[in-house]
Amino acid sequence: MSLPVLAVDELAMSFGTLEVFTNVSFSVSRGETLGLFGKSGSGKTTIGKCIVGLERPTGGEIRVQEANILNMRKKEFRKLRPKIQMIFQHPETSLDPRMKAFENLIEPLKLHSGLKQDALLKRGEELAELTGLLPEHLARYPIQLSGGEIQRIVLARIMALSPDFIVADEPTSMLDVSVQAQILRLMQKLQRETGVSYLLISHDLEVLRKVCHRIAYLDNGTITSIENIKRVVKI
Ligand SMILES: Nc1ncnc2c1ncn2[C@@H]1O[C@H](COP(=O)(O)OP(=O)(O)OP(=O)(O)O)[C@@H](O)[C@H]1O
Repeated sequence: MSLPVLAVDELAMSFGTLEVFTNVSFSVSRGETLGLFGKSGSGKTTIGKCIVGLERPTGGEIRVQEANILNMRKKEFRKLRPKIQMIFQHPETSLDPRMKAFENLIEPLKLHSGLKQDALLKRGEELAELTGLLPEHLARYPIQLSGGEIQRIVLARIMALSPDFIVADEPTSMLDVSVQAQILRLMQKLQRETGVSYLLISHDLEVLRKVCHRIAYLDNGTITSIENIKRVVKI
């Protein structure tokens, strides 16, 4: 594996008197999936939120391309932010319920790409194809889509930004087993095609052991061990 795309060093987080974690360190290489496993309340989501700037940790460093993002000026972080994305357990919260799926899909391109209308629509169609979305899905509102279809829209929106790193927080835990496999397969395909890295947060050790290159175990406020997985299964 090459140089880390992201390294977390001695990260600490407290909410008032609640010390959630005190010393969390790991790194993730390009094209790698690192699993993050820990019991409920151990701070997995909070670590993800710290990485994408939704929470400010109380200590430690988060380095992207050798720069500590916690020391960056707002403008500098804003420039980097599209490259570091997060998907959530309830993906529908990332979509605008008043916009049809295709409009939701191209919204980040409108904001960040500077593409003209024709090129924007073409890129949107490419992303829909890449993520296995059909024209009939694209014409629906989020409420008219299944959980798996919504997760595909969310992945397409994120891929529009050509991210280097995605925190995937329980991305399949709300889905049926067969749909779960489809989304994990899609995530693997996107990784093969783009080299994107994932921090995959899950309660499901069986899933993590199938798709992760390594698994970090979070317990008692620290990473207690990192397991190397010998053979990653192509889902
Ligand atoms: N903004 C906040 N303010 C106060 N406490 C918080 C906040 N966010 C999280 N916590 C607390 O921090 C702890 C860790 O929460 P977090 O959601 O990171 O855990 P988790 O490991 O992801 O849990 P789960 O697996 O159940 O999703 C919990 O006790 C939670 O209640």
